Amino acid sequence: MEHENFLAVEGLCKKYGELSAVDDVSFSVRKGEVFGLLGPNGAGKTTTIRMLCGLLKADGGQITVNGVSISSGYERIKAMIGLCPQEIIIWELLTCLEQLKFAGMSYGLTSRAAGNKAESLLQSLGLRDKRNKLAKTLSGGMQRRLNIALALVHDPKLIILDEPQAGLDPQSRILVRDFVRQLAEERTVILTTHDMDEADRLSDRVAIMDHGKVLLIDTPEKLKEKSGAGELLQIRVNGVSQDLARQVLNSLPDECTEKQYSDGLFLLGASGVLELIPKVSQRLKAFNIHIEDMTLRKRTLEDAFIAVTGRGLSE
Ligand SMILES: Nc1ncnc2c1ncn2[C@@H]1O[C@H](COP(=O)(O)OP(=O)(O)OP(=O)(O)O)[C@@H](O)[C@H]1O
Repeated sequence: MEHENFLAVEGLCKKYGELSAVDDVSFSVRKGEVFGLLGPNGAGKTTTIRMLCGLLKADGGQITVNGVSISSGYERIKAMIGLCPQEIIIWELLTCLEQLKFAGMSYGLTSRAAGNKAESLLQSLGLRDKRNKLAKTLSGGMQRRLNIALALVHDPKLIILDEPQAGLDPQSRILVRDFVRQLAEERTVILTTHDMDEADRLSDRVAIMDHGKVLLIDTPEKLKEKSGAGELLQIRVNGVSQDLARQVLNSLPDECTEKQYSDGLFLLGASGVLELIPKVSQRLKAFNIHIEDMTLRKRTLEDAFIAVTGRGLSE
């Protein structure tokens, strides 16, 4: 029987010396869900998933997969988990087909079953033409796709992908995105990313992590709503010092409820943001500031991250 919450994490902790890499993290992932762990470098995403797959021992907390605790029943559940690590780990001197078949057989599949599974994964990941090529001859994006295939040869029910989109060319990105969505039709997927756009497109729900803690968990839509109401006015300017930016922000009309400046960008929010445009343009002109570009844009997960941490994902 499969539990509705295929994965449950409760109070997970991991320390490296004084550093709390993962600090009291709790979340659960429903069967058939794509769950994204989003956070900047060093947030604790990889450490979390290493503990989820049993690669790293937690200092505290509980992880259960399909109702079985990892600490006491790992042997029973390890075949249910497939991990695709951030690093590319492949056999360079085997062909794509050979290595997938070999990996399948090492999980106990018959030669025929492993061969069939390998062919089907190669097809799904756009590598069919490369089936008899040595892995070392593939492009970086193709090697990454082969890496993903290797995590899936044993048909795991829980698939954990660490930065699956890192280093992919745009074409591979779309292919992998579609593939991950297909996987979740029958399985449960957890992925880590620091790319908010990918987290938004791929995930049913997202946990925003920072400094080892989960700050928010919700659907991408709800998280974006939490950053504020309505669209944002984004104005690109040139040559504005921090002092001047501060003066401008202080002088903006009262109906402008959200005001930020960083890296040549003013970001403003208000309930009637369109009506702000003439007022803000006049104000910038009064400060002799030249507007390079003005755009009305939808809220992103980065806005949600900024709303809870006060800084951007890459800062
Ligand atoms: N083996 C280790 N020894 C000491 N510190 C570690 C170790 N592994 C990770 N850390 C530290 O723990 C923190 C969390 O790292 P982790 O790799 O989990 O972050 P992340 O969110 O996955 O970041 P990235 O996106 O860069 O992979 C970081 O400060 C990192 O330097």
